[in-house]
Amino acid sequence: MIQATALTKRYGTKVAVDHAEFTVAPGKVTGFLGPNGAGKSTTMRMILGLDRPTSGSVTINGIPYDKLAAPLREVGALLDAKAVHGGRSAYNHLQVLAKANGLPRARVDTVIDLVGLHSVAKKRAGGFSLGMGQRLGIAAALLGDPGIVMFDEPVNGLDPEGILWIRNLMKALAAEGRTVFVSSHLMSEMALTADHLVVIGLGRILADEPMAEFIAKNSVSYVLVRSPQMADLAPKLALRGWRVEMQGDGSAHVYDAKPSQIGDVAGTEQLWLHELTLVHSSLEEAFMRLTASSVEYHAGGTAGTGTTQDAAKPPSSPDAPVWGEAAGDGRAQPPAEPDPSGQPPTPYQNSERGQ
Ligand SMILES: Nc1ncnc2c1ncn2[C@@H]1O[C@H](COP(=O)(O)OP(=O)(O)OP(=O)(O)O)[C@@H](O)[C@H]1O
Repeated sequence: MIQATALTKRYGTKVAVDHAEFTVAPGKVTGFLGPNGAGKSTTMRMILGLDRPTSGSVTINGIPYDKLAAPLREVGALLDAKAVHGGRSAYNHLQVLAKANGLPRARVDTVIDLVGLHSVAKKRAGGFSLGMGQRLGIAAALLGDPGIVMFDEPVNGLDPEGILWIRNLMKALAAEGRTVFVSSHLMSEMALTADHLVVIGLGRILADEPMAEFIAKNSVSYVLVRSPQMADLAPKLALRGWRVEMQGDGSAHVYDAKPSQIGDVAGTEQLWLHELTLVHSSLEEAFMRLTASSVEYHAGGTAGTGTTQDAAKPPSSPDAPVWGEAAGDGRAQPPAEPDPSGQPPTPYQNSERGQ
């Protein structure tokens, strides 16, 4: 188990990690998710004793890393796959590591087989592809048969086969009861791998919860509605208690309603519908919303100042007029979609057929 308590790291005036509190439990894959510069690597370095916290603490099974009697037997990490002596063979590299850490020589063969490097184990590691280098780094991390493994962005630059391999390996390690902590800036990758999520933004922990809870809390769906009579339709939908957000192109996003319910209202009111589409926002969007105010550098601008509560709102333009209770009254009226014929359409007619 890894436990961070008020963990803080400052570089001069820069706060890289800000009072982070989280626990990484055994038997599952915990994803450590955050945009670039969020503080993931700094946190991982502090867990491994490579960086000293400015304040707060982080422990491995209750003990700070530098106090562990046999660190490689407790925690294995892949931080930088290129940190290998390029002139040595993979086999020699692992042997040197095993010897230096008092680990049995037989572990070298075991981990080489485990990561599938058997056929190239005697070749110079300097000539390895990125994927082979990652496998060697993982072999080194597993050399001490540790109960805790940490991977910093392990799938970066890997081909689909390599990504799948690492994903399955992490799941298998967790299934053996190990603590698996893996960082990524890709929500889509984490959604496929992690059971639990710790989300960090600008050094602060924004979420620490099971993946299923994160998905339930953050996946937003709405119905995209297009109608040439939106000015009439929107208030009718809002009257049902559904949140109706007008979009710049005259369409509306309707929350809390099913397409069939919206269709029924339009039918009852004899109003035309041109589109009813159920839209699910992706987890990637949920993650972007959650961290939107904590991205260090935005393309074409600086970081926003919003709160994480803002991030929980459904995706929409901040200026979008909203119909319904939440909007209050006196908001802008939704524009009607222009009718090319200039005539009000007759309900239930199919405009495509020009009737
Ligand atoms: N040695 C250092 N000196 C000064 N600032 C640093 C140092 N290391 C990291 N930082 C800063 O601390 C912040 C967190 O960096 P960190 O590398 O931990 O983020 P990260 O989430 O791992 O990002 P990435 O996904 O880009 O690797 C960034 O603003 C970074 O510029």
